[in-house]
Amino acid sequence: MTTPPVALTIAGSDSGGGAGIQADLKTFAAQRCFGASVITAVTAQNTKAVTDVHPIPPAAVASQLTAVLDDLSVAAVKTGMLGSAEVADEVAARARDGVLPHLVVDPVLISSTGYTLGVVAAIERLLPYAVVATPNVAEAATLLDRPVTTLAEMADAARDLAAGGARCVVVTGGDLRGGEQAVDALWLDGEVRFLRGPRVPTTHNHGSGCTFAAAIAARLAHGEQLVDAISQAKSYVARALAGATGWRIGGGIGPLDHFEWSPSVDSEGDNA
Ligand SMILES: Nc1ncnc2c1ncn2[C@@H]1O[C@H](COP(=O)(O)OP(=O)(O)O)[C@@H](O)[C@H]1O
Ligand SMILES: Cc1ncc(COP(=O)(O)O)c(N)n1
Repeated sequence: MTTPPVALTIAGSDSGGGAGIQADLKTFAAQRCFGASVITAVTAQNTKAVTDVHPIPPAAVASQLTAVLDDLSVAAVKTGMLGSAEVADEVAARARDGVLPHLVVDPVLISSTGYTLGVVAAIERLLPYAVVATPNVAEAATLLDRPVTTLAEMADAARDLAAGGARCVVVTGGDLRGGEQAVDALWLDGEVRFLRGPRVPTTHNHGSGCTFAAAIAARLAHGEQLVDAISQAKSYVARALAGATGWRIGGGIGPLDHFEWSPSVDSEGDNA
């Protein structure tokens, strides 16, 4: 077998296994990448709540980065929860040195269970180096300090966030409930396009944003073109959401079926 490409995630640990580092490594494996990880924070978390957050000291993030980058040939990188501006500075320094190829920045600010996990100042340090940034509507609204609730506002937000330096910005609309479709606004090369897919009827979306960004990075690691990588990542998330609709993992917002173990879903939303 040929050697798989290496994808690196720089993110927080989710003890519940649904989001963060755990979602990223599962996604990388599902997309046939070898996953490496630099941990920025340890969260005590499950499907219902985040009960504790322990940031990793910036020097320890730096030494993890050095260990990975000195040895492994990293083809793409995804960042998630960064924890602090100081940690973001460590990551931005490597990006400035040109050793973080195909950098996908998921601007994690608030968990799906409603807890603050990140700060705007950290994300602003990384956006200039991102090939693509993937804020959800709430994150886009916080970054721009204005409401983002309609497709037109998502398109404007993607454009304005791209002015912060990312080559491409995808504002994801998974949290805009209602409607038959899940719609994302993608800004690239001076124009916006909307990515549309059938909305999976589920409330179990813990880790969908992490999974989306990690899947984009994995596909870029394989050499896929940017818009194809984003579209394919969106389809993958929809399948992973659909696969887990009948799962009962935890009593809160459940995780995704990263390995597509549940191949078909009947009209009731339960796995066949
Ligand atoms: N119910 C759903 N059905 C289909 N796709 C979805 C659904 N929810 C989210 N997505 C897609 O998953 C990706 C991640 O988006 P989102 O859930 O908005 O991220 P986050 O977890 O950061 O809030 C986007 O491509 C979005 O369109
Ligand atoms: C460590 C960590 N990183 C990211 C998220 C965001 O994921 P979600 O928005 O699906 O809760 C999370 N809950 N925990």
